[in-house]
Amino acid sequence: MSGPHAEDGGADAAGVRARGVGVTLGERPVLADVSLSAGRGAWLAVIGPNGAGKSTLLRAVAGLIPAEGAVFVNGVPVRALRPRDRARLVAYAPQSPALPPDMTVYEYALLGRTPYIAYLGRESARDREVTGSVLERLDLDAFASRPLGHLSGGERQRVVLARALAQQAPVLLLDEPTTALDLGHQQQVMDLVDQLRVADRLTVVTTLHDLTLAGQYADTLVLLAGGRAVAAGTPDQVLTEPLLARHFGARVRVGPAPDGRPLVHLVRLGGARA
Ligand SMILES: Nc1ncnc2c1ncn2[C@@H]1O[C@H](COP(=O)(O)OP(=O)(O)OP(=O)(O)O)[C@@H](O)[C@H]1O
Repeated sequence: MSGPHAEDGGADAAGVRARGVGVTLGERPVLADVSLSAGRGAWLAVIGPNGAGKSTLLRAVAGLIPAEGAVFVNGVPVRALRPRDRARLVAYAPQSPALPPDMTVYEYALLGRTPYIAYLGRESARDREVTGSVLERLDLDAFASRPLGHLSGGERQRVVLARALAQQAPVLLLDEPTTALDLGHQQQVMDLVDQLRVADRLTVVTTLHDLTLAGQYADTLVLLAGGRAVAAGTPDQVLTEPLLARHFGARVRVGPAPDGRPLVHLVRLGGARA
C-alpha cells in the first residue's frame, strides 16, 4: 500500500516494521528502543519473561497505544490509519479480552467483519460465509449459538481467534493464542494460522510463552527482557541455554527436534527423584 504517509510504498514495505519503539504506561517506561521486522509470509514470535513488555509491544504494533519511534504496516504509519482502515490491515487478538456474556459465539466472530460492513448496514452473504468457515475450522461450529458466558477458557480463546481470523487482514497479531488450549487445540490453532500464513502470505506476529512452540512455528524470535530486545534471530540463535538461563532465570536443556528445530526442556531443580 502507498499513500501520502507511506514509508516507501514498495513491495518491500509489506508486513510490519517497527523502529525504536518506546512506551510509557502511567509513569513507568515499559518498552524502550525495540525494533522488529516481519515481511509478507513471515512468522515472528515475541518471547520473554512475565512483565517483559510483550503484550505492550503487540498493542503498540497494532496502533492501539501511543508509542515513541515508528511502526509501519505495509509501509504506512499504523497510528495514521483510521480505525476502519487499520482493521482491514491488522487483526489483533488480545490475550484475554472482556467478552459480553450474552453475545453468541457467532455474533462475536461476525464482529471481525465490521470493517467490511457499511455504517448502519447489514452483513453480506460473504461475511456470513467467512465467519461460518472460520468457526468450522476452529471446531466452534457446534457452539455458534452459545452465549459467550457459557464457554470454557479454551473455547473463549478460540472464539477470540475466530474473530481475528474473520477479519481477513494481511497482518495477524496474536497475544498468547494457545495458553488456555489443550494439546490438540494448540496444534490445531498453530497449524491453522500457519496454513493461512502460507496460503495468503500473511504476516504473523505472536507472543508465546511456550518456547518450543515458538521455535517450531516462527522463523524469527525476538527476546524481550525488562522492556528491551535483548536477542533476535532464528530459533537456534535465540533459544540457547545461556540466554534462557540469563533472562528467564530457568535451568533448561535445549536439543534438536526431529525436524532440527530446538526443543526446550525444563531441568528439574533439587537433585534426583526420591
Ligand atoms: N497500565 C499500566 N500502567 C503501568 N504499568 C503497566 C500497565 N500495564 C502494564 N504495565 C506494566 O508493564 C510491564 C509490561 O507489561 P506486559 O503486559 O506488556 O508484559 P508481558 O511481557 O506481556 O507479561 P506476561 O508474560 O506476564 O503476560 C509490566 O511490568 C506491567 O506491570
